[in-house]
Amino acid sequence: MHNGICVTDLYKKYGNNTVLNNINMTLMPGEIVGLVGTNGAGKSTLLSILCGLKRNYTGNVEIDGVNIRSMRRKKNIGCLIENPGLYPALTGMENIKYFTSFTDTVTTDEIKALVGALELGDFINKKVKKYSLGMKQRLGIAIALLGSPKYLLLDEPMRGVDPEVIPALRKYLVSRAREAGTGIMISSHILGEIESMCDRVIVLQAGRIIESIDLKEDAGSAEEDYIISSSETVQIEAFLREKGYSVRRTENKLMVRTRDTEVNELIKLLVANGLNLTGIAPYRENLEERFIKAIKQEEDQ
Ligand SMILES: Nc1ncnc2c1ncn2[C@@H]1O[C@H](COP(=O)(O)OP(=O)(O)OP(=O)(O)O)[C@@H](O)[C@H]1O
Repeated sequence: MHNGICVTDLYKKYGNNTVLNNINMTLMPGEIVGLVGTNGAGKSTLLSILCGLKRNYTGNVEIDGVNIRSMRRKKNIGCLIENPGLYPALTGMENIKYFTSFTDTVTTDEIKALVGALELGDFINKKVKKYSLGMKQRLGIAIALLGSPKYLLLDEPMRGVDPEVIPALRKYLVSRAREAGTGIMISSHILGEIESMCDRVIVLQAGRIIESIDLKEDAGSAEEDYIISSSETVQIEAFLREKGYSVRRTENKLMVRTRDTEVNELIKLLVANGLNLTGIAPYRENLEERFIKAIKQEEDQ
C-alpha cells in the first residue's frame, strides 16, 4: 500500500477560471508541509479538495493508495478549513461531543488531553456564539485532532489566535508530527510561522506550484555562503582570494563559500595568519526572501 496523500495532475476550474493548474504533490506521515501563496493563489481550494469537501475537479487524490472519491468516511483526515463548521448554540464541549460521534474511538482522556494542550479550559463550557475568532480556531483545531487522524490539513489555523498562545500550539502540532507520525499540511500568510515549523514549503501562485522549498536541507555536505564578521574584512578578503577561496561582498558583508565541515579549518587558517574574526555564520535567505524571489521570477516569465 502506498503511504501518504498523493496528488497527481489535479485541475480545478470555476467556470472558465482555472484556479488549480496541474498540481502534483505529496504529504507523507510525520512531515509538516507549509502551503503559501498570494491572495487567491488556490491554497484553500487545494486543502478543501484534499479534505474531500470539493469533488468537482479533475486528476487524482489518493490517501494511502485509496482514491479519495471512493472513500465514504475520511477518518484518516482531520481538517480545519476556513470557518470551522461549529454549532453556535452549543458550548465548546458540546461541539466536541457532537463531532466525536463521527469518529470511531475517542476517549474522555483524549478529549481532556486536547482541551489541555490547546488551552481551551477557560471557555470550553461557554456557548460558541460568544467565542472570538481565535477561540473558534482553537476549538476547530481540537476537533480536527479528534480520533488522532493520520493526516491533518489546516487552513490558516493561527488566524486570530493570541500571540502568546501560538508558540505552545505550534509546539504541540510539531510534537504530533514527530511523536505520533501525523502528516500535517498548513497554510498561512505568516511566513515566519511556516518557516519555524515546516520541513518543506510549497509555493502556489495563480493555481500552480511554482516552487517547493526544502527547509531541512543538509547543510553539512553542500557548499554555501558564510558571512565573516571582523574589523579586518579587507585583509581577510585579500588573503582568502589569494588562497583560492571564492569570496564576495553583498551589502557590504564579506562572504566566503565553503562547507560546514570545513569551517573550523578556515578559522584556524585565518587565526594562524594573524587575521582575527569575531564570527562566521551561514548565510541563508529566509523564507520571506525566497518566497518573494519565486513570485517575482514567475511574474517576469
Ligand atoms: N466558490 C467559488 N466560486 C468561484 N471562484 C472561487 C470560489 N472559491 C474560490 N474561488 C476563486 O478561486 C481562486 C482561489 O481561491 P482560494 O480561496 O483557494 O485562494 P487562497 O490562496 O486560499 O486565497 P487567500 O490567501 O486570499 O485566502 C480565487 O481566484 C478565488 O476567487
